[in-house]
Order: sequence, then structure tokens, then C-alpha cells
Amino acid sequence: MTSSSRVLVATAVPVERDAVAQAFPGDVEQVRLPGVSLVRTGGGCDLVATGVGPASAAASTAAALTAAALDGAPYGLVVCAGIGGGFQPEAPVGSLVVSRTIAVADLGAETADGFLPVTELGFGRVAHHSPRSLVRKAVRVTGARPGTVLTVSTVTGTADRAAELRARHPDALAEGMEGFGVAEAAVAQGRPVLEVRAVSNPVGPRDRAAWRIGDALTALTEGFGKLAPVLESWIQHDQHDHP
Ligand SMILES: O=C(O)c1cccc(C(=O)CC[C@H]2O[C@@H](n3cnc4c(=O)[nH]cnc43)[C@H](O)[C@@H]2O)c1
Repeated sequence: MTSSSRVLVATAVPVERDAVAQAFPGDVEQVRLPGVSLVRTGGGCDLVATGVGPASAAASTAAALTAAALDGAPYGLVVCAGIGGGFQPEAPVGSLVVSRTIAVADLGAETADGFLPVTELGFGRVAHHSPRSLVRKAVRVTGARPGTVLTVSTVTGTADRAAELRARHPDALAEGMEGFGVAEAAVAQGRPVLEVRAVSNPVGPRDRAAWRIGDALTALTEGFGKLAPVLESWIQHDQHDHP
């Protein structure tokens, strides 16, 4: 393996991390680093369970990226992966979504005239874009739908909120709670980033009985089985073309 040829996959919780790990043949190794623990697959992929939410995701991802850079073996790609809510009818339960754009949906200010993203207040960023060539290849091998994946700090629980998010982000296909945090950490170190969400529930009225976490985790394992060789080959041949 050459420098920059490794992939870091960040999931929120261990069950998601282990679903991704199952897609890689061979044994895994635990690697403990300051501020973060990794699961290293035989295929050159490191997996980290960051905890739920964008802040925790950014902190763990940054720790893993910094450790790799200091070790002289930086990652060539960062992938945020996990289960997520799917906007209906475009992203049905059990389907896979990959990010063209990773957008934070609730970072800003509420005003009498509606929500203002933080960029309109003169600060920061609200979106990151995944490399087009990588998205194309990921879609071709997995059949995933490409679009915007939203990051929220509060899971959407009403039809009104789902409609409001879609009005502000017409290309949104899914929502999760970590993507923007992972992307901020990746971009801060000049690393390309992709988000992959397996849909476990519809975005909309809260209905715990409608969750299909097992189906989504199976979709995640199957998706990564197809995606893993593509990620590796993209890093080898195309990473310098991004975005
Ligand atoms: O209690 C609820 O109603 C509820 C509904 C959906 C998700 C949750 C979670 O606590 C899961 C958070 C966890 O899973 C990802 N995830 C899965 N579905 C969604 C979603 O619809 N919206 C946002 N995040 C979702 C998320 O990335 C977290 O890691 C609770």
C-alpha cells in the first residue's frame, strides 16, 4: 500500500462500523490512537465509530486523520457511512444513497422571515461536494441514488419539517447526523469525502415501528462489498482530479 492509498470510513455507532467491516474479507485489527480507536481491515480500510452527531463525528475523524498524517500515511479518501432517513418517494427504505453534496441543514439562524444559513450571516460553510468521478463510479457499481445528503442535529419527525427541508434542499435524498462533521474534518486536511447512507426509515412523521435497521445494515454491507474495490481504484487513479 502506498502513502495516501488508504480509506477512512466513519460511522456513528459500532453496529454500522461492523456492517461495513463485514464487506471486507479477512481478519480485522484494533488500533488505539489518541482520541480515537480504529478497526483496520486487511484491505487497507480503517473504520471508526465516532458517536452520534456532527460534533462527535468531526472530533473522531479529525483525530484519525491527524494520526495518519503524523504517521506519514495519510488517507486518500474519507467516507461517512451509516443508516439514515430517506426522503420519499425517491429513497425508499432499504435503498442506498451516495452524496453529490453533503449539506448541513440546521446551522444558521431562525428569523421572522425564516431560516438563514450560517453563510448568509457571514460565517463558515454549509455544504461540501463529493468528487464527481467517484460518485459516478459508486452509482454504477452499487445502484445507489446520487444526491444531497443532509446533516441534522435533530432527527426530522414531522411531515411539515420534511417538506421544509425539501423546499430548502430540492436535491435532498437522505438525512443523517454525522456527514457534515466528517466532511468538515476531511476538508480541513485536504481530503476528498463521500457519504453513503442505507435508508432505515422514511424522513417524516416519527414512527419507530417503521424502522428497518436490519435491512439497512444488510444494504450497507452489500453496498460496501461492491464499493470497496471502486474506492481503492479511485484513490489509485483519480483522486487528484477531485472534485
Ligand atoms: O427516535 C426517533 O424517532 C428516531 C428516528 C430516526 C433516527 C433516530 C436515531 O436516533 C438514529 C440516529 C442515528 O442514525 C442515523 N439516522 C437514522 N435515521 C435517521 C433519520 O431519519 N434522520 C437522521 N438521522 C438518522 C443518524 O445518522 C444517527 O447516527 C431516532
